[in-house]
Amino acid sequence: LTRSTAAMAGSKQLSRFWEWGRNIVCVGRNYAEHAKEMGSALPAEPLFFLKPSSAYVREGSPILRPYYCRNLHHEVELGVVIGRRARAVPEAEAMEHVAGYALCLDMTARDTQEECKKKGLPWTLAKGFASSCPVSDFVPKEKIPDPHKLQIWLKVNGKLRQEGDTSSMIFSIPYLISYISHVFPLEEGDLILTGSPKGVGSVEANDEIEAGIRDVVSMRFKVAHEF
Ligand SMILES: O=C([O-])CC(=O)C(=O)O
Ligand SMILES: [Mg+2]
Repeated sequence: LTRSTAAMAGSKQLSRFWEWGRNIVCVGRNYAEHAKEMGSALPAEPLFFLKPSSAYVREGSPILRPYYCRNLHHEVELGVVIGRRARAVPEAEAMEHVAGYALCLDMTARDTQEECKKKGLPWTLAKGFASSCPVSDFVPKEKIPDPHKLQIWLKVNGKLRQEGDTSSMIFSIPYLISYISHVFPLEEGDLILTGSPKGVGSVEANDEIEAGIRDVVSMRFKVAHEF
């Protein structure tokens, strides 16, 4: 599939900003209660890691548990889509580089992540596997006047597991964009996952995950095993 046909498959509404094949930058420990449930200290500066662009998955395709994982976790996160290249931008100008938002899942092989933490290894196996980044339709920024006033939620088989308010982020969206853009340029179409609120937990094959930004967008995914 070319990038554009892949993007059209399974997508209802696409903007030119919303294509597969862009960088996925994930922020971790950005909600105090999630850091606490993981037994992690609060970060003094943003913690971030990358997923490969081939980790994207859209509604209609399953989330696959990788073969080495015995404990696949959901993390629901607000995604920020970059609309204009950002290189070393000040916080005050950061929002001018945003095109819009998406609801995202930071699917995590939690057992693998625990092993990586113990051994001091990178999190790529735990966070960057195929289908580890389910994404909703693109939401243009005009539809979200204040991204720090959103409720994000996630249900598994109809049961509420996560509910968080983006006002509880430790580092704000402009701070994150500015911070990351001083490390490497953010480019049009890049996606920043802003971290998970509390309530992360396991999913099994055949579970159905439904998640949304209240009153804005929602999405559904089935979980399957990779053999
Ligand atoms: O694995 C973790 O707990 C770090 C992370 O991605 C998050 O806080 O969203
Ligand atoms: Mg996360």
